[in-house]
Amino acid sequence: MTEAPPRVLTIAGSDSGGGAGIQADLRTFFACGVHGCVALTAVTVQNSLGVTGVAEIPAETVAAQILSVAEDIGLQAAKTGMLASAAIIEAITPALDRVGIGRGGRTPFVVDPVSASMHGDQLLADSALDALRGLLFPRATLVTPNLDEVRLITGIAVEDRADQRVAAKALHALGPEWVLVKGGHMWDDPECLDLLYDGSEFIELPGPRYDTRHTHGSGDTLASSISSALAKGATVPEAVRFGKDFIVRSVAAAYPLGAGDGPVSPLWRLDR
Ligand SMILES: Nc1ncnc2c1ncn2[C@@H]1O[C@H](COP(=O)(O)OP(=O)(O)OP(=O)(O)O)[C@@H](O)[C@H]1O
Ligand SMILES: Cc1ncc(COP(=O)(O)O)c(N)n1
Repeated sequence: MTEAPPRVLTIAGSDSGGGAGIQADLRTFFACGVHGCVALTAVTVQNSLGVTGVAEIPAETVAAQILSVAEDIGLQAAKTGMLASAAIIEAITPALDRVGIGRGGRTPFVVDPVSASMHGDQLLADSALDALRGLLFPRATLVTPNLDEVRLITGIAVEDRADQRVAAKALHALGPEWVLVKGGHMWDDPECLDLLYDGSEFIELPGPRYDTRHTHGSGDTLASSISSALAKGATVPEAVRFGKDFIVRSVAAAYPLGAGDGPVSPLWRLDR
């Protein structure tokens, strides 16, 4: 009999178009050789043009999914994506603590504070920001905001690499062990520079900026590949370097889909 691979949980929403959300997470887990489990938070009605509807899963059902898989299957890492509401964040927090996910527990916890789709459709209620900051950030091994999320969470508008460092310090003060300020939305920068910070040292992760509109799901794919590496025992800097290489190759393999923005492709890894 073969031994089970490491297990990674995504706590996130479904994208009916298959480009982002749990669909991107599961493709990435598959490509990275880990077994993916899901605590579904919401069903979005979504295609390459945007989101036209959202149905939330009851908060207690989200928490129950976490307990169910953690207590039976066992988890080596967990990540969040779309969390939709304060009620869901408040319900999952005691479940995370009970099964040892996050700081103080055994299981590394990556918080991707998804607030909107790439088209600007809201995926997290404004009223959930306090719960995100106060309940999830202090439990996170790593938080991975994009620049819009940085502005929502800290009020800092990042325009250049100096601002990116100021924002990393402000985010770290909210309690996560590590912060990754993603640079994909620093549109004037010829590179996509992501910045990792642990409260003492800045680690720059430079990467190319491909001239493409097909980047749907890039944030989810990055956080899922980092989580997969953490589940296999990598340190945070090792996992983030792995994730950066993984996302660059996934953007390079992105394809058009529908009339709008196509998805990045984590499955580049299986073409070898
Ligand atoms: N055009 C691009 N070429 C190469 N890498 C990119 C590009 N756009 C984004 N990236 C990388 O993809 C990752 C996600 O970046 P971004 O800052 O866009 O986050 P995001 O907004 O959460 O992603 P998305 O909303 O598209 O899912 C980062 O590592 C970033 O550097
Ligand atoms: C269910 C779900 N989760 C996450 C995203 C963010 O992805 P993107 O910013 O690429 O639209 C999304 N659009 N939908």
